[in-house]
Amino acid sequence: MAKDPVRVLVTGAAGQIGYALVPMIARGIMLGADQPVILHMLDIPPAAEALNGVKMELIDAAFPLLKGIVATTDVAEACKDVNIAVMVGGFPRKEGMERKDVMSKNVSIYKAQASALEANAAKDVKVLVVANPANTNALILKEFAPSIPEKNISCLTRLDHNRALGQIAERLDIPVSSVKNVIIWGNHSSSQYPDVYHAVIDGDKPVREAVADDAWLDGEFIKTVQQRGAAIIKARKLSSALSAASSACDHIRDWVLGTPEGTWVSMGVYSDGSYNVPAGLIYSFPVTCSKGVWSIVQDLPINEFSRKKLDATAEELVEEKQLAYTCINE
Ligand SMILES: NC(=O)C1=CN([C@@H]2O[C@H](COP(=O)(O)OP(=O)(O)OC[C@H]3O[C@@H](n4cnc5c(N)ncnc54)[C@H](O)[C@@H]3O)[C@@H](O)[C@H]2O)C=CC1
Ligand SMILES: O=C([O-])CC(=O)C(=O)O
Repeated sequence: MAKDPVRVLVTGAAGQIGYALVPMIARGIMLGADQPVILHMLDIPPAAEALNGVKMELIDAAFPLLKGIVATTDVAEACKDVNIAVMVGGFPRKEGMERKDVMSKNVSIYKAQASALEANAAKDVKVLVVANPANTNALILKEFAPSIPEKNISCLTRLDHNRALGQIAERLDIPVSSVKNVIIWGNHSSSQYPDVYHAVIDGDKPVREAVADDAWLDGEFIKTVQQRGAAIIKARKLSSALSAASSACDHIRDWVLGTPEGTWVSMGVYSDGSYNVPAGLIYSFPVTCSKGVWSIVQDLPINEFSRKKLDATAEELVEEKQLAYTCINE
């Protein structure tokens, strides 16, 4: 029997990530090739015409799984009964900016949209925040939508996770599918810690052994992943879009349909104090997912090198949280 359609909201749908993401969702890349979807697309009034153009193209592409389109500039209408919300709407950073430089513009959007989701979305809506500063926007959304369970609010660090897999695969000249269990700890910012101490290739060979170059792994590799967003902006004069859209699909797909046996992924989720990360932050952890629920992978040994890096990125998130509240109260 055909499945009932799932309603998926994409905010900022007329923007560049939106333009890459909505066809992926309509093709079944996010939720599976047998899962019909109804796309809800939100943008702001100045982008209404462009949003309508995206809607026209979705119609023209005749996606068999796409059972309906809501394209609107009304946030309440956009959020109505949605089961999944991918929050991309906001202002991207430009060359020379840090992600927190877009804080003042974006946190106020996330406060307002929290209320709209709380009032209109399905009670078990799963939320993924993509817009930067992603962790702090997600935290603000959580705080201003208290009836949405905290387990249902997350932010995107899967792009960083995929970037780390990609760098290891390039270095070893192996397919990216042979590498797994890297970890992105902390903030989706240049303070994030891409950790390969537990990563393996071909099922069980430690990445550290395969790479056999600790100086590279502890230096250039970490820096490359931390700075990859800036490198893309420098090259394209625009921030990452196709890789962000694809990683957002990976994030939701694994969350809803489950992670493969023996594999974890990185998600920005509400800290419960695991690994001595302060509770009350949205922090990227290694997680496994089953039946629509994520769980933080527990008891991985953390050495002194890693501990310092986990703490430094947590400190930045504490500062961002304070800054976000200053912006909101101004
Ligand atoms: N977490 C991650 O890994 C990544 C996050 N990003 C972030 O994603 C966000 C979107 O990036 P792009 O699509 O490249 O930007 P973009 O500027 O091309 O598109 C953003 C869209 O959001 C819309 N928008 C602005 N305010 C809105 C509001 N209040 N409600 C609904 N829509 C609104 C804009 O009109 C625009 O169409 C940026 O904040 C960017 O920094 C980008 C890449 C990766
Ligand atoms: O760097 C940016 O501003 C966009 C982004 O978050 C990324 O590509 O990781």
